[in-house]
Amino acid sequence: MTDIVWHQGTVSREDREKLLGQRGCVVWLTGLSGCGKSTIANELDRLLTSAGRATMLLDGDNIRHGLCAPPAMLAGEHGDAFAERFGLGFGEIDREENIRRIGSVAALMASAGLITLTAFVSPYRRDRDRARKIVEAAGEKGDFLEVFVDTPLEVCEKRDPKGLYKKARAGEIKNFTGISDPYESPADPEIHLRGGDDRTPTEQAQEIFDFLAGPGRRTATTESAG
Ligand SMILES: Nc1ncnc2c1ncn2[C@@H]1O[C@H](COP(=O)(O)OS(=O)(=O)O)[C@@H](OP(=O)(O)O)[C@H]1O
Ligand SMILES: Nc1ncnc2c1ncn2[C@@H]1O[C@H](COP(=O)(O)OP(=O)(O)O)[C@@H](O)[C@H]1O
Repeated sequence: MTDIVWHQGTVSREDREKLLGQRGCVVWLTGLSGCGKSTIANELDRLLTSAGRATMLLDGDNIRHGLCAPPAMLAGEHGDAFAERFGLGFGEIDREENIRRIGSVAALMASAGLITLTAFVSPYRRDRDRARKIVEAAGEKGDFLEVFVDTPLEVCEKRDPKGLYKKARAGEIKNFTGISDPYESPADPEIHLRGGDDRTPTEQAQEIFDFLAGPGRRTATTESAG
C-alpha cells in the first residue's frame, strides 16, 4: 500500500497511564453552534483538573486558528496554492478532514494518558464514527465517549453569541450548520446531555464528570480501572 512502516515505541500507553495514575480517553462533545460545547468542555476541564486529573481541551474555533486553519489564514505565509490545498472551510469534505485530523490528534493525546476533551460541531455521523474508530484503534473500546449536547436550534439561535445565525439567516454565511447545512444527531451517544438555559454549564459538566468517575470507567485510576 505505502512505503511508510509503523515504528513500535519503547514506552507503552500503560507506562504513560501509570505515571499519571489514570486512563486516557476522549470525551467528544458534539452539537449545533451555540449549544454550549465550549462552555461545558471548559467547565468539565476545570472539574477534572481540580480533581487532580491530567487533561487537554481541543475546541473547534481555536483549532481552526492553527492545525485546521482556513485558506485565508494560510495564504500570507504559505501562498495561495498551499492555502487552497490545505486550508479548511465548512464544506462537507472540509469538515471530514477537520474531524479526521482531530480524531488522530485526540487519539495521540489519549495514548499519552490524557483525558482529552474535544468540542466540535462535527455534524456528520460518519465523521464522528471514524474519529471513534481512530481513537479506539489506538487504545480500546470505551476510550471514545460521545456526548450529544442537545440544545434546541431556537435556543442556539436566540443565544447567537457571535452573530453567526443572523449572518446565516441573511445568507452572508454559506453551509451554516442547522440553517443551510445538516446536523446529524448522534444515534446512540454515551451521554445524551439535555442542553438549554434551564441547566447551568456546571450542572451539565458535572453530569459528564460523574459518568467519567463511574466504576470501571476509563478515567478511573489505573489500579481501580483494572
Ligand atoms: N458554516 C459554519 N457552520 C458551522 N459553524 C461555523 C460555520 N462558520 C463558522 N462557524 C464557526 O466555527 C465553529 C465550528 O467549527 P468546527 O470545527 O467545530 O466545525 S465542524 O466540526 O468542522 O463542523 C463554530 O463554533 P461553535 O459556535 O463554538 O460551535 C462556529 O462558531
Ligand atoms: N447552560 C447554559 N445556560 C445558558 N447559557 C449558556 C449555557 N451554556 C452555554 N451558554 C451560553 O451560550 C453561548 C454559546 O455557548 P458556547 O459554549 O460558545 O457554545 P458552542 O461552543 O457549542 O458554540 C455562550 O454565550 C454561552 O455563555
